[in-house]
Amino acid sequence: MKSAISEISVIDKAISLCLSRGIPFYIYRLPGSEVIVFGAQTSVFVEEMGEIGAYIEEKGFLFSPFDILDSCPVYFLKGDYNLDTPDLLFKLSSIGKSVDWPLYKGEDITQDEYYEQVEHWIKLFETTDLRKAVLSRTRTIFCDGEKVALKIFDKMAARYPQAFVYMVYIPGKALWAGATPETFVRQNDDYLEVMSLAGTKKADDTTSWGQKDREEQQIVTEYIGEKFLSTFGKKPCLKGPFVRKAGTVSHLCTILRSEGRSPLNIVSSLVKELHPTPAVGGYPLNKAITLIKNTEKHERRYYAGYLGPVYGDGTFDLFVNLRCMEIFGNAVRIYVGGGITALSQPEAEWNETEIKSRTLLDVIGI
Ligand SMILES: C=C(O[C@@H]1C=C(C(=O)O)C=C[C@H]1O)C(=O)O
Repeated sequence: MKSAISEISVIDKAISLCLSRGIPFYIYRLPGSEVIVFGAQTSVFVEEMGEIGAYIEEKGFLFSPFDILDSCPVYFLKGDYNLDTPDLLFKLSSIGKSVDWPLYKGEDITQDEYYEQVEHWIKLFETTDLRKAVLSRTRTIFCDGEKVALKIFDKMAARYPQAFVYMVYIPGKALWAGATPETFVRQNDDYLEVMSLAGTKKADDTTSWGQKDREEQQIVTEYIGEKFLSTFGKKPCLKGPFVRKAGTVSHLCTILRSEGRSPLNIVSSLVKELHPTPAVGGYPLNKAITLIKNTEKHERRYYAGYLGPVYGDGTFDLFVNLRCMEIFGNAVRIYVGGGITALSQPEAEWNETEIKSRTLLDVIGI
């Protein structure tokens, strides 16, 4: 199932076969690891599921949207074939059948429209109890999506060693790839961990962190801390805030931990309670989500949802789907956002989303 980077050509061939033969697959590399994990599902039918409780003791790859809709269900992929499967490439070439690549037709909002949205939000934050909401936009590049899909994983893996790098394919429904810096929830034998990641600067900006970024970070950390307290009945151990570099940008980051292995019912309710955190939603959460839905012209789909491997024994590594893109036959569509508060400036916010989108534009070669 696992492979060293040196086996990359087998992986490239496996990806190519899956894409051309409509075989569902996932491929990922955990932050700080050299190991690439690939799994392909022998059946073209990918399980659609509701709640984390249903799959936390299964083995596979979870792909969950920002908002569960008929067009965006929670998917759970099984790795029936993996890099330990004898004659993997031969086996992949004897299953599946070709599926048409969906084509993309929509358009992105303009810079002026984005400025109007931010200005409208700033006024609301000055006059209501809303403190923060995360505004996102899309950036579409019309190009040969298949070509990008065949190259992007290796490039992201090489360039972003500290990111969770992935690609996931549900034939005819979704082909996504990304390099996210943000852990959602991880559980191993020793601890359960959640990350608060908010506040952004250009990676080479050496000035000190401003009030807006420090406040945003504090809102997210406090919110996650409260969810820990209400779910576990105790406060988490905190590490941070410290600076976490993520390719073209740096973020403020705090790690919240509960030591020891947590019972699965508590873990599933924490996961359910925590999505979406104010890092991708806002605060107060429900009002922020309503504002986002009334403002953004695109569906977020799997952007700002969560994804990652679930190991079948109650341990898992889930990440927030950021610095990600959806790949179509004729285009790639990058999703980027940032937290807006009363202290925001439209131009600075626009620039932040531009720099974040460079994470993927740089590896696509644009
Ligand atoms: C929303 C995104 O990133 C989130 C927003 C951040 C911010 O506003 O400073 C920082 C990290 C992420 O939690 C994104 O990358 O699209």
